[in-house]
Amino acid sequence: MKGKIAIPRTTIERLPLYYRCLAKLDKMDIEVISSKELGERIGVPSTQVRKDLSYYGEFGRRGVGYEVKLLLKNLERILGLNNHWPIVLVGAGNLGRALVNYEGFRKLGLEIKAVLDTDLNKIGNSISGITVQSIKNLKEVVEKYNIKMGIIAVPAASAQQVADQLVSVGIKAIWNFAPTRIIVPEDVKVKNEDLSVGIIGLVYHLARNE
Ligand SMILES: NC(=O)c1ccc[n+]([C@@H]2O[C@H](COP(=O)([O-])OP(=O)(O)OC[C@H]3O[C@@H](n4cnc5c(N)ncnc54)[C@H](O)[C@@H]3O)[C@@H](O)[C@H]2O)c1
Repeated sequence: MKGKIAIPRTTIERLPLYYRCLAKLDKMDIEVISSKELGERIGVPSTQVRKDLSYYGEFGRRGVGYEVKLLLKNLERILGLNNHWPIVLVGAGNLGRALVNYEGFRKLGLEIKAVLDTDLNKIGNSISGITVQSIKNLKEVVEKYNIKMGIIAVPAASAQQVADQLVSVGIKAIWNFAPTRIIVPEDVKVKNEDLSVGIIGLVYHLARNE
């Protein structure tokens, strides 16, 4: 990666799209892809593909394109997917259970190591082999598994409190599913997953076309 060049946020946001697309091509035994074709698959012009990838190195060959396996490996490294990332999930409700049951995370090196809740009726229950523990064990599990990432799957009213607890034990990345903004220190990255915002965008589209 080039030293001090600021990489645009939009480029960083496209990296997972390139990654997913290349993983698919690799599965189909496609060995080489041009920037034009890659761009078409993720919906950007070939010039943008070349620009995006050039921030991280010289991966393509002029007139040939990109070697799928090689670029995939590099993107895996750039995205940190070649590492193992243990995760703590807070909130063993409907969404929490669905996330624990989702197999796709493992393929990305992500593993939910602990599920925590405050509800005594849920503590001790098992979800896909993981025993729900009390939120009181947060510090202990984070230290035990060296966890840096947390998922918030609690109601909005509890989200800030849970975020504060996660931050206090050294969590640096939070995936927040509660439909509310949470405030964290600058060195903590938050990704808000607000499904209702997504669907409102679709409804707006329908309403405008009526
Ligand atoms: N269910 C969905 O499909 C869905 C989709 C998108 C977003 N969400 C959001 O995700 C969150 C969870 O939704 P859900 O449907 O799983 O709710 P839920 O009520 O089924 O589960 C929430 C869980 O959080 C626990 N909890 C509450 N306060 C806590 C605290 N301070 N510490 C630890 N645990 C605590 C509760 O005991 C409960 O087990 C909500 O904010 C919801 O708006 C849900």
